Amino acid sequence: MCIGRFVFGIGGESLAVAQNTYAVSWFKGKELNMVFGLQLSLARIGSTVNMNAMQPIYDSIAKSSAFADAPSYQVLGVSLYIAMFTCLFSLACALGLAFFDWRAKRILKTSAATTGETITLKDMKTLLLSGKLWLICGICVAYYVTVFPFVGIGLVFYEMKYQMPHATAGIANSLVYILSAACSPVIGFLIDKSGKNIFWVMAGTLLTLGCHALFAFTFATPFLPTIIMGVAYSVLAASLWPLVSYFVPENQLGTAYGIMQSVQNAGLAAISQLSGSLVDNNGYLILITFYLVSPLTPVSSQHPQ
Ligand SMILES: NCCCC[C@H](NC(=O)[C@@H](N)CC(=O)O)C(=O)O
Repeated sequence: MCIGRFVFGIGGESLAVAQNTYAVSWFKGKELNMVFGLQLSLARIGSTVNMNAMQPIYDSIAKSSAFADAPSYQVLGVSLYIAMFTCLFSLACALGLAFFDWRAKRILKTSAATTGETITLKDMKTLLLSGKLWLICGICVAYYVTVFPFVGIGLVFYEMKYQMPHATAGIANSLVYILSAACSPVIGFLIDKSGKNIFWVMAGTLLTLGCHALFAFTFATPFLPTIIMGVAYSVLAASLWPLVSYFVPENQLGTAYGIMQSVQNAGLAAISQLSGSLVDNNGYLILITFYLVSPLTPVSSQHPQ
């Protein structure tokens, strides 16, 4: 299982790096934030479908006559085979993308998704010494560790703190991603119109901070902070990722996005472990207070554009 998850991680995140680099190469100067918003929206539709569809798929296979006496690991295996079809769909889309890229290259007589230059060791050194890149990585990791692990443990949090029934807690927990799926393209469009990415990154961070404060210190309806968090997360993601393209030359974008995602994932791996242990040993109040402190790091490292 660990090998499978390792391969899955390499595949998924490499795909995300390529996707970001393509988006910048094709759309820089033309509604780039909206394009990132659209990507985000589709990714979050995928997360929401995954969160809500896998259990019913598993249950219906377990109940089917063909698997009536099958052990649970076999039912799980068949469920995962069904999920694999979405990966095949992704592969088909990647082939379609490769075709369009090749066609554009032929028609425009250029190297379509790149400048044609490749990264050199000197570029690599400059990139690694870039304070701006590390600041963006810092913002990214400090922000994302307050959202993804929160959604990861959200179901139990809503059930325990707000005494919600399982189904209602599931809906509440999906809301962050559902809202992000619905509003990210519009938010991306608005960011394009205003052109103030750093302002929006700060706004997204501060709003999320407010949501965690409401979760930690009040018993007011959790739907309000959850909805605000869905919007705030969309604001941050649609403004933060395109920011890299404003100061990293095109031939170094893939490397820059690779570094950003490595830092993000290292933080997420560590904080997911820590979240579990904080909940088990200290309870939800301490965990949410920890989330409350984390986004202060991105806020204090930003200044308006
Ligand atoms: N590709 C759209 C912008 C990235 C959004 C961001 N992505 C990640 O966190 C990546 N580690 C995984 C991915 O790009 O799917 C997100 O908020 O999902």
